Amino acid sequence: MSDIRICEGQLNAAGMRFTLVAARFNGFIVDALQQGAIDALLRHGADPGDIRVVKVPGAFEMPLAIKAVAEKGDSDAVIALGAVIRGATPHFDYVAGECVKGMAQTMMQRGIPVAFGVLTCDTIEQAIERAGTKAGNKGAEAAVTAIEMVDLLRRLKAS
Ligand SMILES: Nc1c(NC[C@H](O)[C@H](O)[C@H](O)CO)[nH]c(=O)[nH]c1=O
Ligand SMILES: CC(=O)[C@@H](O)COP(=O)(O)O
Repeated sequence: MSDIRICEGQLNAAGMRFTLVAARFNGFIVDALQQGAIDALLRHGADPGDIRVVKVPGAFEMPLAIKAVAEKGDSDAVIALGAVIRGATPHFDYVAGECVKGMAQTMMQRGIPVAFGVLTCDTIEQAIERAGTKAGNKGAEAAVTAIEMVDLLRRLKAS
């Protein structure tokens, strides 16, 4: 047992640079996710000067902005914040599908952690529950994930 080495990320965000890419669509939900994410980063030791917020129109536009941030190379992680809420047509599937596909591609191609704080809900009530009420705040969860992944990648690189 003592030979087993465990490598896992710690949750100290000091010295890490973050970009939040946040959608304006369903802004009343996304603003709450953004507040949760920033609060989590600060409470884990991030410097406010190391946090940037990039606003985009909707979830469909997030992958392009995230790719641009990754290419710029001045962030250790991206935290994607949005809310896609199902309507009456298949539109939801196209917007949510392209959103997650695009950001996953950038994460894998550029090797930068992209935390998925994008709600994909059937109803507005489900979104409210996940934006700082009874089901927590998915923006805060995404921020903590980003911290852990930045630290993990650093440790893997150093090992
Ligand atoms: N319906 C939702 C959208 N739709 C807008 C698209 O994301 C996009 O901005 C538009 O089609 C122009 O290209 N966006 C969300 O973030 N959430 C939705 O529920
Ligand atoms: C997720 C969406 O794009 C949604 O707002 C679209 O609603 P609808 O399908 O009623 O046009």
